[in-house]
Amino acid sequence: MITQVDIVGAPNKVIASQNTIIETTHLCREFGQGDTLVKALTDANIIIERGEFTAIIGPSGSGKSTLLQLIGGLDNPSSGDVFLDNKNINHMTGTELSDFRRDHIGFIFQAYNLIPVLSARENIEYIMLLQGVPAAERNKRVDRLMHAVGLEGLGDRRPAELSGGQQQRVAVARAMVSKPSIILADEPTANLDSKTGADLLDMMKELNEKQNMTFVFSTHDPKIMERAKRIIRLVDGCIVDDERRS
Ligand SMILES: Nc1ncnc2c1ncn2[C@@H]1O[C@H](COP(=O)(O)OP(=O)(O)OP(=O)(O)O)[C@@H](O)[C@H]1O
Repeated sequence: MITQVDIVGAPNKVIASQNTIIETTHLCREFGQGDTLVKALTDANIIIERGEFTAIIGPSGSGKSTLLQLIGGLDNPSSGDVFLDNKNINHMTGTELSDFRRDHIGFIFQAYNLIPVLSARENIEYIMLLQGVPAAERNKRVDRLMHAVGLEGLGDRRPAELSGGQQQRVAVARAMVSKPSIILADEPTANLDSKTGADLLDMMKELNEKQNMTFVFSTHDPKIMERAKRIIRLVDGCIVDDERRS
């Protein structure tokens, strides 16, 4: 049961459920003004429990990416709050937020944001260097993930020498390598052939089930929708449906 103390604008939640990992309260994002005003997200109130496997669906332009960007602290809301692990991320300093993101969130976004001068292997390894993970453990985790996403033999290539789908796989491996508690993924299978997409989803589901990692996807992909335990549907920036499946 969720015991929620709703203090909008408070630095931290007094206590939501121990199991709540993501909470948004009255979250709104507008772009532009006057005649060009776009209400990308309106009054989104969402509670996501640790270990959920959630798909955010809706037509193009309905606000899915906007919601993920706000949850990940990559964009600022026009109003409302985002709490991760009961901490209000909108009240963190820039350094606190970037440390928090590094240690708790893995991002898989459409623009892969790979570092162009680093090889695929180094891109995947990079965050663990920042976290001070020892070399032997880094190598073990990179090898395992490169195998899992089908990138064996391509570790020395830079992003420009990889196809879009291969870059996507590097981005997926990079997001998962530091075992973050939350993975935010914007259309993670969009550029993958159906077998690679299905394999990746199986790997994510395994991490979700074995390590209780929380996944939030935006997607049009029926394969993700089939596997999701919860589906939140957006239309014109508003949540119109929130369905949990057993
Ligand atoms: N930086 C921006 N400036 C102005 N408008 C924006 C900006 N980012 C998003 N929007 C608008 O906000 C609305 C929601 O966009 P968003 O990208 O969140 O939709 P989406 O559901 O993720 O779409 P898609 O499925 O096509 O990726 C759209 O009308 C979009 O044009």
